Amino acid sequence: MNPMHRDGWIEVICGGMFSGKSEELIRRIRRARIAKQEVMVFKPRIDDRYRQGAITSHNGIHTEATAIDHATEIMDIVKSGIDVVAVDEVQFLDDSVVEVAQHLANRGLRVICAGLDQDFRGRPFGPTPVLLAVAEYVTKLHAICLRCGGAASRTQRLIDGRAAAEDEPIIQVGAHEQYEARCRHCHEVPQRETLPQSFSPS
Ligand SMILES: Nc1ncnc2c1ncn2[C@@H]1O[C@H](COP(=O)(O)OP(=O)(O)O)[C@@H](O)[C@H]1O
Ligand SMILES: Cc1cn([C@H]2C[C@H](O)[C@@H](COP(=O)(O)O)O2)c(=O)[nH]c1=O
Ligand SMILES: [Zn+2]
Repeated sequence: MNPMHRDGWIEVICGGMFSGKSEELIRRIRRARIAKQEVMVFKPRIDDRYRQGAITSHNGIHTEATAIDHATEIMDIVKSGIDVVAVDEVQFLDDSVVEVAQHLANRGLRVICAGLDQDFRGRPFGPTPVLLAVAEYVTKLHAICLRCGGAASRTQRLIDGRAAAEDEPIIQVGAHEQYEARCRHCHEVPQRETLPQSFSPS
């Protein structure tokens, strides 16, 4: 190894829902373990779609993970001897995940974060955009737009099959029953007043 080369960096895997972020994260975890590296995997407890103790992709592949409420818990749990820290659904964590990732990378660990870069409105989501700025390596994945078959960079939220209004809460855990992959051109975010009257919640 080049004596000038030092370990420790941040990788971010981002994109819309169904773009393959969890699959890619699980692939990198598996390869790190094949290389006999010690890997710890975390996910926010709020994501209760599948098993609490695992990250699971939309096509069912999974790996064990520790559920956390706050990013600082990672610092308490990661002891010496760990080579790689992986975090899925990073958009749900508090902003301190940026400092945690920076600290671990400065200590020589490989930190891999996967998460949504945009919310259902197409706006930057949680700490992901800042992680993208400080990361050494960024992978942006695309799903298939369910309207036109193009490259989907966004996530459409649907309520009773119709586009959700922009003032809906940002956090809403769910999968294909509430969300679908869309490209920029097919993605819709109606203002509340442009929705039919019957669709506004009473
Ligand atoms: N519109 C879509 N485009 C691409 N893959 C999709 C789509 N809908 C469902 N999938 C499935 O989702 C899988 C990716 O799931 P996952 O890794 O959990 O994505 P993400 O973590 O980005 O939401 C794909 O391999 C495919 O089987
Ligand atoms: C767009 C959007 C998504 N969510 C939620 C829905 C899912 O529980 C996760 C994303 O999971 P995935 O592994 O990327 O498929 O985030 C949300 O709360 N708010 C949103 O705007
Ligand atoms: Zn489209």
